[in-house]
Amino acid sequence: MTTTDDELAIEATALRKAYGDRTVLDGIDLRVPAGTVFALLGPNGAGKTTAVNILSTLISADGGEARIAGHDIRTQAQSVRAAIGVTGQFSAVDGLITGEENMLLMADLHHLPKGEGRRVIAELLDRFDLTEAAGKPASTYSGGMKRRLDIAMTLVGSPRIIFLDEPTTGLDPRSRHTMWQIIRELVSGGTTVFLTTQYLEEADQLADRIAVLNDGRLVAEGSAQELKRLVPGGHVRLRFSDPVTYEQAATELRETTRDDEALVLQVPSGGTQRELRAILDWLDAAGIEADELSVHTPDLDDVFFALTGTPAAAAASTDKETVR
Ligand SMILES: Nc1ncnc2c1ncn2[C@@H]1O[C@H](COP(=O)(O)OP(=O)(O)OP(=O)(O)O)[C@@H](O)[C@H]1O
Repeated sequence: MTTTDDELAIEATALRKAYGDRTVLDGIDLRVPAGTVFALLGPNGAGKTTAVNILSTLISADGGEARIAGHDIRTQAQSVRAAIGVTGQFSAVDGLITGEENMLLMADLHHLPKGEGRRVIAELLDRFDLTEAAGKPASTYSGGMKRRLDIAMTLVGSPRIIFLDEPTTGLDPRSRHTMWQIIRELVSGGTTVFLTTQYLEEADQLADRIAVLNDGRLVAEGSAQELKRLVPGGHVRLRFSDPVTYEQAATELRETTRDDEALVLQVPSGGTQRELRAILDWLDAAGIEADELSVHTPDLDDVFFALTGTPAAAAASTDKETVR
């Protein structure tokens, strides 16, 4: 095994899964370096949960291979389970008992000695701002508190790799931001995070790499920046206040879109450093100074639409918590 392979937390090749006639995963390859955040982005029913369930050994694949923390999901499922934590759409939180009792159950499950269990639990409750609520039944918690408790429970076992299946679906914007902060802290502590989401902004905010899943296939993979470059529409916008300079720039610059009223020129550009420099060099050489220069890259919504044919807003608004 090469050094690079050692650093992969998750590695999957040609994963396949079908339910009857319906192919849910149609040959998925994934490589997630340790200590990074990977987002599997896709609309409802794309197969995200199925991928998480296979990688976390909850269900078996029909074909393909995967290694988690170097362990084979088929032949070394126990070792895989020992290395991972999973927070799914259906929370492990028991509403009838208190937050602290839920945590104690996890400590027992992981065979933590009593003293150590109590110490770890107190620390996690504090970290997730749940100390005050710890003695109350979990059923009285808000949605955000339940998610935080769910993640805290997952962390009792100190997993190196965490699967978060739609961690912020149904949360209000404030709780969503808290969850993002929690995820960032996990990663800065060295944990690898594999998350699924329908929210482009979430993937954009958190993920080092994003894979777009549609109809069981990965239709694109890369950093948010790389994905944004896949769709046309990026441009550099130059605004002038002097009509003469504007006219000079418009005549000399090729392929620009003009807005004669606003004295604005749009130059098509992927927004890379090289392309930007070329435009700046050209402006300098021609002795032209724009009053305002801004770079516009298409956002992930554009990418999502271009790749899946599903408007992101439509995909995200089918909030499963309200559907079910
Ligand atoms: N046990 C099952 N039996 C039959 N079909 C299933 C089963 N589990 C999932 N499916 C189907 O597989 C497809 C993918 O489901 P999956 O839950 O993986 O998608 P998802 O991307 O997580 O979507 P969502 O955001 O709605 O959860 C769906 O069409 C679903 O109905």
